Amino acid sequence: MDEQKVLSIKGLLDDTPEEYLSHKEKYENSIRKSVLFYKTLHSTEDENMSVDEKTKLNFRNIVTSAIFKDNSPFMLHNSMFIPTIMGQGTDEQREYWMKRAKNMEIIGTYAQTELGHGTFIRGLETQATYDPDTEEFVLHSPVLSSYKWWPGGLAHTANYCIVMARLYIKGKSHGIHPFMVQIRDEETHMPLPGIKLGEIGAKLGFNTVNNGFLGFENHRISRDRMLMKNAQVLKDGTFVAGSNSKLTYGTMVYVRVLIVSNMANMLAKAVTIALRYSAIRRQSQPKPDEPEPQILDYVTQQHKLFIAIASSHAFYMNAMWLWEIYYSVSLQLASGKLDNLPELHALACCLKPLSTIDATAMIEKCRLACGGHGYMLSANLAQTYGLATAAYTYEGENTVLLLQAARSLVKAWVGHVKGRPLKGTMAYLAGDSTVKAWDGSIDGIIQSFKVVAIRKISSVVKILQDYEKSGLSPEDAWNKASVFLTAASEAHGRAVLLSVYKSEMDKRAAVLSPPLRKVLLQLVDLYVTYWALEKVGDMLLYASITDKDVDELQRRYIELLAAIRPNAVGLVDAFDFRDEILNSTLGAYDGRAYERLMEEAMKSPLNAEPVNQTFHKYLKPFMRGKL
Ligand SMILES: CCCCCCCCCCCCCCCCCCCCCCC/C=C/C(=O)SCCNC(=O)CCNC(=O)[C@H](O)C(C)(C)COP(=O)(O)OP(=O)(O)OC[C@H]1O[C@@H](n2cnc3c(N)ncnc32)[C@H](O)[C@@H]1OP(=O)(O)O
Ligand SMILES: Cc1cc2nc3c(=O)[nH]c(=O)nc-3n(C[C@H](O)[C@H](O)[C@H](O)COP(=O)(O)OP(=O)(O)OC[C@H]3O[C@@H](n4cnc5c(N)ncnc54)[C@H](O)[C@@H]3O)c2cc1C
Repeated sequence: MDEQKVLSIKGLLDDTPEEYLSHKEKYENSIRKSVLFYKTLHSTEDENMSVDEKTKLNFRNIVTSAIFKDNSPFMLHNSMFIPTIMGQGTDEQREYWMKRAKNMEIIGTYAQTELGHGTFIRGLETQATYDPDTEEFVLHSPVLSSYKWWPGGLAHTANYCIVMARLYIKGKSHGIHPFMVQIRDEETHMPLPGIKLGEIGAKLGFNTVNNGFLGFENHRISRDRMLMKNAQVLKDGTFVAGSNSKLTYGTMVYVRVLIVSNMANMLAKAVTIALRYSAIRRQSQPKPDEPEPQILDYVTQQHKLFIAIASSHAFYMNAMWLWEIYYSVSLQLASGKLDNLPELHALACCLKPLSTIDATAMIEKCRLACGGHGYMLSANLAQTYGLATAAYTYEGENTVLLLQAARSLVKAWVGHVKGRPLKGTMAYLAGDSTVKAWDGSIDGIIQSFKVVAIRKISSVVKILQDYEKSGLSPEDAWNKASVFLTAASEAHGRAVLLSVYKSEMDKRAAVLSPPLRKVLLQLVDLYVTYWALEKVGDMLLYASITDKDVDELQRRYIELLAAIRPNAVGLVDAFDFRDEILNSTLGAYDGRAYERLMEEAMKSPLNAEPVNQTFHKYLKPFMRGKL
């Protein structure tokens, strides 16, 4: 991606900081920038692209989308509307709609969530009733809770959307299916008859994504608007079910994988800002006869920040590994082979939650590590947090996804106990779960995390079985044990994150120069040691760690912080974010944070005049006792 070319577009970068625009102006400015930006960077994801090219494109989209502090109203067009056409459309539908979507002749979004339902897809209430007489579907929102609510770009930007609606034929429900629906006139952009559209209001973040609501009043669409790759409705109303009803959930799996890469990127941005600021900020005087040190030399500051560098690397390595699995399973699905879909779903249900939980917490820690200036919107840390924390919720709320992963883990464990072979990323569950003595090597610690996962999964299965033996229904037993089901999923996800990071780095180590290999493997060591200390309770319980071992781990951790310190600034510079993309007074490459803070302060509309008009209107009479 030629960032220089993109960033040189006149008007792309904001003269007036977005913070001082109205809600409406922020949206209008973001549309202006998105159009400018798309014209230059009009790129398409071609089916023949290699995995690497596709992943780069995703990264390119992510990086380029970073230029919008609060993201673009086009975001859903690229990240869900197009992927749904690709994944759910017949060849003919793909041919027609992909051309229009890629050329931006139409702008789309993905409308699944409703006011009353987000998590529970099978509870969605928007109706698509087939009328065989006219060969049309009648879309209807029967109650307020059935209004689509949240889709990005839906309010004023998109003129088409994928609507996930409950299909009815002759009064019988056939589940949730995707429908291509035009919602606005292509010339006037007015909402079409029987369609109510609007914006859902100001949010913690994403305030330029134009999240909207959509209600239908018996709105008719032709039969060919149902995306029919996975299930069909024939002209006479015959329903032809797909091989697996969950294939309609395919776009969500794609985005969950995309989110893992996006968390790598978001965290890299935040730690670049915080670490560069920590290199120029001097504060306090621990040694009376020496100048104030860089705050980066405080070990507590290193503890706050270095794990964020390592975590961004870990998420990136896991994301690249997961993309390979995603594309491989997608090819298998295309030939009707479904066996590896459950594992992909379970992996995405672990790595999306863990990457968003960790990234959200670490981005906030980056903000806090910058003291007062981290609290400035011009630092762009609060907005980065707002974007990251949204991913905790969207594309599958984290608790719900961890419980989905637990379903797969419980099934795998019960099968294993009955003698069924385990495969893929769950094969380790068949391993030895007793740790005779603590092994503090990187591989030894990773093995301990696998033992923790085995022990947590096996113990929560025992709890489930005991509840059911006591007479509880499976559903009640599941709910009762759900806190420890999510803990078991987290333990599995942690073991995957650690082992994939290590193995992917080992694969790459051979081609790295010795100095670079040394630094990157120090990050792996830091990541593994950090999490062993974070999860020391689990290590004590399941991995035979002793207090002496913990003492050694703590000393190793401190030494690793010291070893990484000389390369810390180089490591964030290597993320290679241009100042315009960091968009931060604290993180600019030249380190002129104070000057930039002042420059941005002077852009405040309040600084246009020395005395604000409220002095004479309110303050002066008030202070003179005249109010
Ligand atoms: C080129 C440059 C252009 C520049 C243009 C200008 C600007 C730049 C803009 C560019 C941006 C590009 C990208 C930016 C990157 C940002 C990162 C991405 C951001 C994307 C934003 C997204 C915004 C948000 C969107 C949404 O939130 S969409 C809605 C999401 N909703 C959900 O996820 C709902 C969650 N709920 C569920 O998934 C389901 O309800 C459930 C799984 C929880 C339960 O389902 P269900 O009830 O049906 O199932 P059961 O529990 O009964 O049974 C479960 C069994 O089913 C299997 N299962 C479940 N799900 C799946 C699945 N998905 N796949 C396979 N199998 C599945 C389970 O395994 C169970 O099986 P079992 O019975 O055998 O155990
Ligand atoms: C910034 C943002 C952008 C979004 N963009 C889109 C979009 O473009 N298109 C779209 O369709 N949607 C979008 N969404 C909606 C998003 O997909 C939903 O918010 C998400 O799926 C969560 O569903 P919910 O809001 O109904 O939360 P709920 O499911 O109501 O969650 C509330 C609480 O209930 C708990 N809970 C729910 N079910 C269970 C269960 N079975 N077991 C245990 N606990 C449970 C959850 O863990 C959570 O703590 C967006 C949301 C956000 C925040």
